[in-house]
Amino acid sequence: MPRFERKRRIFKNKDALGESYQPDSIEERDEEIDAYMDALQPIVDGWEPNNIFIYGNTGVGKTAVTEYLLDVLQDDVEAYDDVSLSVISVNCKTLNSSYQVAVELVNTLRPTGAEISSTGYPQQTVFKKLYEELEAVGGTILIVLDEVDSIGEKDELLYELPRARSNGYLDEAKVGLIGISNDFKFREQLDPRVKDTLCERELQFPPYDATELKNILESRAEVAVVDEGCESGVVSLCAAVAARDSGSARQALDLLRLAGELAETRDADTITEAEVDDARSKLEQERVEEGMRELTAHGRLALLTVISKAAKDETPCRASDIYQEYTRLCESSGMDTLAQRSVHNHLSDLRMLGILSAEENRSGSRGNYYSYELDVPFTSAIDAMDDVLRLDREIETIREIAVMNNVG
Ligand SMILES: Nc1ncnc2c1ncn2[C@@H]1O[C@H](COP(=O)(O)OP(=O)(O)OP(=O)(O)O)[C@@H](O)[C@H]1O
Repeated sequence: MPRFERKRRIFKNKDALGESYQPDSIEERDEEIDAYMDALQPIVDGWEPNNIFIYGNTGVGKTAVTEYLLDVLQDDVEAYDDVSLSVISVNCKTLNSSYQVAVELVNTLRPTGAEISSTGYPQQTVFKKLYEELEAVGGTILIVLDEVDSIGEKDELLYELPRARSNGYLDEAKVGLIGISNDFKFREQLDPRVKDTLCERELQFPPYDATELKNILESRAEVAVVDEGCESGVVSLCAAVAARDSGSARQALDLLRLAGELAETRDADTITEAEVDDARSKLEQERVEEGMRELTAHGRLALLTVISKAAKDETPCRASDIYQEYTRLCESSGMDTLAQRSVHNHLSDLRMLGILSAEENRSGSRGNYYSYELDVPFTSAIDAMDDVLRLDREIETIREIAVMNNVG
């Protein structure tokens, strides 16, 4: 019978590369930390807290810096008897309105068994219950709303909560909101009155460059990977790949973790650049597959068409040429064709998903047009197609053409 055996040749603490790990130190964010501390200073001084809005792309440390600083703040205010600070954090990802966020806050504050149901009350009743709970806690209360953009247009809570004290709903409690978002449009679309209050202090977190990511990864690898567990160049490569693509520390950490797992499966003692390359292809393929799950059958066919063009070394290519190829593929797979305009819309969607890139060409009298090409490696794209399309013969032909043209 097969038996389990502990390996641990590569990792000494793999969890340190995971999402739930809270690092002891934050690298490369000194300026943002200074500005954040400045925005939090009134709490230490015993005044009403500012409302703070943090925004920036995914994986740039918004949550990590917030958690880190709020821990430090909670420790430091203990020195002042007249400050009692409570922090309530809620991730709004699955909460799509002020009502749902308010219910979640009430239930976070109430003891188990005393929660309220998530439907059936008028909104103002839930807000009232929230004020009661906040009053019962008293003192300074910071409410962190991560992924606050999920609240959508029903954002009354973001308007009402910061005004609850001046409107006489709160007396004992001084509430400050910290909203975190990676959706730049959300901030622009906010009602001006909400924007004025929620964005009282705004902090933008820019993407990391390769040097910054290298430092973040190095200090994390010290905790996560055994000594000599990474060949030289591995950390720099993970950092460079993530910097070029997204500037996200999460992407860099995911890459290192997956590379380590691949090395472990191969019974190796060190992670090499080869594992990083393989991990990168695998993550890219996952991204394409994830994007493709959202697509309709015709969306997938539109993508297969661009893949077919890429195999012939004919990308970037114009939407009109893609359409011709698309009709050919539809015929051979027995599907009805969509109008050119609809296929164009599918190409735009694929671009939004980061699977295609487009370049605008200016052609004088004939107007401007876009040329499309794959924005992910050819192999990742066609491998993902294998899993979701039942066009085995076509896909096989495209693979053969790609080999002939040295594409891939
Ligand atoms: N400056 C940093 N120093 C150390 N670790 C960091 C730093 N920035 C990010 N990380 C790590 O990178 C990962 C992603 O960071 P975080 O969750 O804070 O990103 P985010 O900006 O909140 O992203 P999202 O918008 O997707 O929630 C976490 O594991 C975090 O610990």
